[in-house]
Amino acid sequence: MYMYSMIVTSHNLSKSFKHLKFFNNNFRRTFSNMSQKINQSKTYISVEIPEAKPSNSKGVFSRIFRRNKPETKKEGGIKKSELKRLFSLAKPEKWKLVSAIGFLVVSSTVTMAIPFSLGKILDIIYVGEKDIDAARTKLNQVCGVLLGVFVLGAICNFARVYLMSTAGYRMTNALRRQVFSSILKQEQGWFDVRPTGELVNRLSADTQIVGSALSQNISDGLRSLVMVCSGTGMMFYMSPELACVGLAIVPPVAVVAVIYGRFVRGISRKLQDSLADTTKVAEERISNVRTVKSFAQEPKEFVTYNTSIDRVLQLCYKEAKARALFYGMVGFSGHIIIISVLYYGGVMVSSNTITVGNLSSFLLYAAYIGVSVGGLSSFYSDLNKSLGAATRIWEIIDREPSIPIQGGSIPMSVLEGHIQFKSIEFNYPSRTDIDIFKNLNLDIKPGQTVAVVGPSGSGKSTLGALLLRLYDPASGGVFLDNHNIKDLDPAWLKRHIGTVSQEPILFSCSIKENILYGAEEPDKITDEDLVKVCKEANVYEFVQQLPEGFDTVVGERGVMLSGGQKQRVAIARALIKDPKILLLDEATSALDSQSEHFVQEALERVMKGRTVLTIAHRLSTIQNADTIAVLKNGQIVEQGKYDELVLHDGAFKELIKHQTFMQVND
Ligand SMILES: Nc1ncnc2c1ncn2[C@@H]1O[C@H](COP(=O)(O)OP(=O)(O)OP(=O)(O)O)[C@@H](O)[C@H]1O
Repeated sequence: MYMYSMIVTSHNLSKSFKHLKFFNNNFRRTFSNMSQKINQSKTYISVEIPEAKPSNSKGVFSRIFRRNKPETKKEGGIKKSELKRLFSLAKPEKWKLVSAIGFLVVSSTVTMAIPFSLGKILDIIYVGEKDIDAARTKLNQVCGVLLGVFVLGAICNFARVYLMSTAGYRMTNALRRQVFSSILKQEQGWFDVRPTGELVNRLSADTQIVGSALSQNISDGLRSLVMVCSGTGMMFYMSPELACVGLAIVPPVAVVAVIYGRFVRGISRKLQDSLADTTKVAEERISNVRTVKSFAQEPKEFVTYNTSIDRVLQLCYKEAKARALFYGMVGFSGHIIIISVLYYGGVMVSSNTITVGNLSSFLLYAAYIGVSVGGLSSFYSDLNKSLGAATRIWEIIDREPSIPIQGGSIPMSVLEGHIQFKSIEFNYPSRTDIDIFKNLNLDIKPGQTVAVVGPSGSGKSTLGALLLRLYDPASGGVFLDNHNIKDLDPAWLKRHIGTVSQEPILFSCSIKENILYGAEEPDKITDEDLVKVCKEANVYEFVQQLPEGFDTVVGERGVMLSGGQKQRVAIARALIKDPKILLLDEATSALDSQSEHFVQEALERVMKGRTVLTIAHRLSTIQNADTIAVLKNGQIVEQGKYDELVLHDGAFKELIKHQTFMQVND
């Protein structure tokens, strides 16, 4: 028995899967089951490998697992490298931040001048009882200077807050851009195991926390730091003896602040995870509200959401308890400072070792320090909170997709459209225990229409997903004009494949914008091109009847159009790029017979001169196809023309006989 361990994240897990091809199915299944549980968060796991394993597995495992060695850092502590990385996010805004810090130093200095000036004024008033005129002149001078200093302080405060806030917003924006582009870069398999709500939460809430930590919180923290340092300096300058008495409580408070900061970081991560779950629940229900309503499940969904936000609330209670305890303690410590200064200072005034004015200044400094220590600890806890959020963001930003969105070569100037699936073995990254294809081979000649049929769940749509390179096969390859599509630029590949699926998703914009979404260079599409494509796709006629024509907004996911209309807009969207290859994934199966007629008519027109892979349910499509390929048990088991296949006692005939297949086809 061999034992390996690592911190598992969904990222290194998917890498690890790649190395697991040669393990037996039982082991892969165990590993996959674990993955279901751990894909949401970092988890430490140990894996036991039976001795009856392929001889080279130990080496591979050592490689995977060594690469993912558990970090030795204590949970909750701040790592220098993390802090460095967090602050590096502020680099693009460094000049704004440096200026803001300059203004902060001036405005804090002004604030810290108040107690000292107040002491001086008090001493002038006190002396003024003996020499009123001299005292009044002095008083006027001091107050005049102070007024000027306060105006300067106000201006600096304005500049500090403005610069820090705008820098914070810009950093949040930049971070959101980075996270969004990293999300979009990921391959389809990554999205399969990540709820949209969780990603939206990272994009909106986590980036916001990090952005404000780097601006507002740092600004407040620095201000508190400047005030604590200068206040302490002034206290020691005025009376070192009294300063020692007043500040005796600060070290234990600092220790508690560190413990509290660690706690906050831990709880903040849990809180953000729970919030992400809540967003996921809400997002899924709201985006599928039609289904919720059709099944009258509003009360149940309300309960589901309530349960989810109650979990968040429980964590908030925990955090609130710790926060209340901490702030209560900080407030109490501040008061202890004041009372000890007042008591000991009072004794010193009575023995004439300090003036009344100096004691007053001292008391104010003590009060400022008390408040600023509170500010510093809240800065520390916010910093911990933002590190929790930043870690979640970095998980996304650092992830290299296994399938790039662009790059690779474009070897042919003219694309023939010859598609070959060669010895394909495939299973979905999220369900590695189920083999979808086992040594699948299919050859689609240029200009041919090939219909793929097979029982539900046999992998017909998966074949289309492999052609679009949404997933890579575990072994074997998809070839286009004899080039493995892995070597081709994915963006170029997708430009040459027009896709129409069973439930086309349109965006919430106008019909014209939806159609142009498929174009490589939308600006170069003329109105004539648009009309031509729309006529071919049977879109033109119904668009003419809409009051706003092509500018009609279709609503979210195209909800304002009928199924057949959406389908035809999707055909126009696929056609606008004039693709050499068409991928029709059960494009007419969800339509009634009249809509089907319009869509089918459009499809037949646009299939001419193109290589077509159609995932078929309708007999009409199958009958016209050049070849029908029957998919069964992960392989193409039969291939031929409709008339040949029906005569032969094989899988196709069996399919036709099969009740469900007949229902779908009729
Ligand atoms: N993203 C995914 N992650 C994991 N498993 C998946 C995913 N998509 C499909 N599957 C599984 O892969 C198998 C093949 O699915 P596919 O959609 O290709 O079948 P199909 O033949 O097109 O089915 P149907 O005719 O019902 O549309 C099914 O068992 C399905 O559950």
